[in-house]
Amino acid sequence: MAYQDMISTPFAVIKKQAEILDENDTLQTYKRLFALPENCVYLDGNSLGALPICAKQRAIDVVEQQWGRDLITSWNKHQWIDLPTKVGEKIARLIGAAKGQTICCDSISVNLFKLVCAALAMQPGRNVVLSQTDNFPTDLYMVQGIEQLLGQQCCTLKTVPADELVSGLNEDVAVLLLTQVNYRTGYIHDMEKITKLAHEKGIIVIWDLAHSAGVLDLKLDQCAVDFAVGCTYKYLNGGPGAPGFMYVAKRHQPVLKQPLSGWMGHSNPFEFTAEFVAKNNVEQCLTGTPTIISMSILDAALDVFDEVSMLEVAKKSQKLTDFFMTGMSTLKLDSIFECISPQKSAHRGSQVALNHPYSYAICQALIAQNVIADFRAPDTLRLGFAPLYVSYADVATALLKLAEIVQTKAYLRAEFNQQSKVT
Ligand SMILES: Cc1ncc(COP(=O)(O)O)c(C=O)c1O
Ligand SMILES: Nc1c(O)cccc1C(=O)C[C@H](N)C(=O)O
Repeated sequence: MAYQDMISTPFAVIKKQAEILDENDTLQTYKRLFALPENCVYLDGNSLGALPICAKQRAIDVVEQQWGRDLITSWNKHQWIDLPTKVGEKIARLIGAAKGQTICCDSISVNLFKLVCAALAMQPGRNVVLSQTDNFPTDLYMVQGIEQLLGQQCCTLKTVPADELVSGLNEDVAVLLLTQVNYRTGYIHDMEKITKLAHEKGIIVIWDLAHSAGVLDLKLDQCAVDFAVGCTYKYLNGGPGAPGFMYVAKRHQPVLKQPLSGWMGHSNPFEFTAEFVAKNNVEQCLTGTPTIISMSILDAALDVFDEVSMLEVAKKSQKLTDFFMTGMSTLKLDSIFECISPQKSAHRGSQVALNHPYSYAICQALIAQNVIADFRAPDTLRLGFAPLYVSYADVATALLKLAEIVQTKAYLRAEFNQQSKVT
């Protein structure tokens, strides 16, 4: 029997299930707020979020009206100067942080530099920054840079596999630097439990929320988190290169000393004095002039979340990935790929990662069919499920296309095997 005939019945069942799930989806109306291309199944919001329509309108306004017409008066007239704080507070609501602890600025890499240095300075007698071997590389690279700058007696990076993190918490460790959701597998660390265990050993914890913010129901204050960083171009839909954010718990703000002491972190930047005096709040984490155009776009993009319950978003994320994984098994795709994402939805971020020797080419073949996913070397196909604009029907389409590509071996075609620069 032809494969198409073999899967037509199970696929019809999956399609019907998707219809029912979409009808009952409390977030289904949000898809309309995004300018997605027609017939495109976008499963890469874990790398670059889709474009909210209101963000597009704001981009035009900030360029044509604010910059074009009002020129430099916009710093006051359109409150450009307040954007890092205003946007930071919008993000705060989504990560479970009370006011005055979150600021929008720079990138994760730069913000990590500030916070790792500041945390090390708060831990005299300790020099180890403990992290996970398979953390996103930039987090490790930044600590390696600090190690070079300060010398190993002040900063020594130690990396261990995930299952050795807890036993690695000891009195030498100054800082535990962890990404809550693993960028490759999607495994979620228990933020509350790990933060508590680290605190029991006097360790400061810095969480990277790149794959958590805008998709998990985060409770930073409740988990007594010390510091966190995150990006806004993934699930927060701020656009390519959108600025990152930093969270500094209130209790640490009086003693925090971050090394990138630029004028925007000065207590009175427009007095232009020669000596640096830091602001006494989270704004001390600012360094230079905010990236007004992208921060304005982000400001608008965050309005999409105004009425959204993060609990609902997190629940849909689990249901989407569950539906995908069940569909994989119904279509017998689970024997073709090795799924490296956790089987239990509670441990899984909003993505599914599949290993296959031809995953790069399979990813390209999917993209050619308008199902956008990504590839992580050496052999991982990653599919991200952003709950605000991915429907269950999208998941069903992705499953069907994946099944077809694998069965017809379309991925062997030369055009799908030419590596590109950004994957
Ligand atoms: C976990 C994690 N940290 C950091 C980054 C990147 O940081 P930056 O904003 O500095 O590019 C990414 C992805 O780009 C990531 O997945
Ligand atoms: N930030 C990115 C970029 O500037 C170009 C391409 C991809 C990205 C990413 O965000 C990668 C992403 N953090 C990942 O999890 O792989």
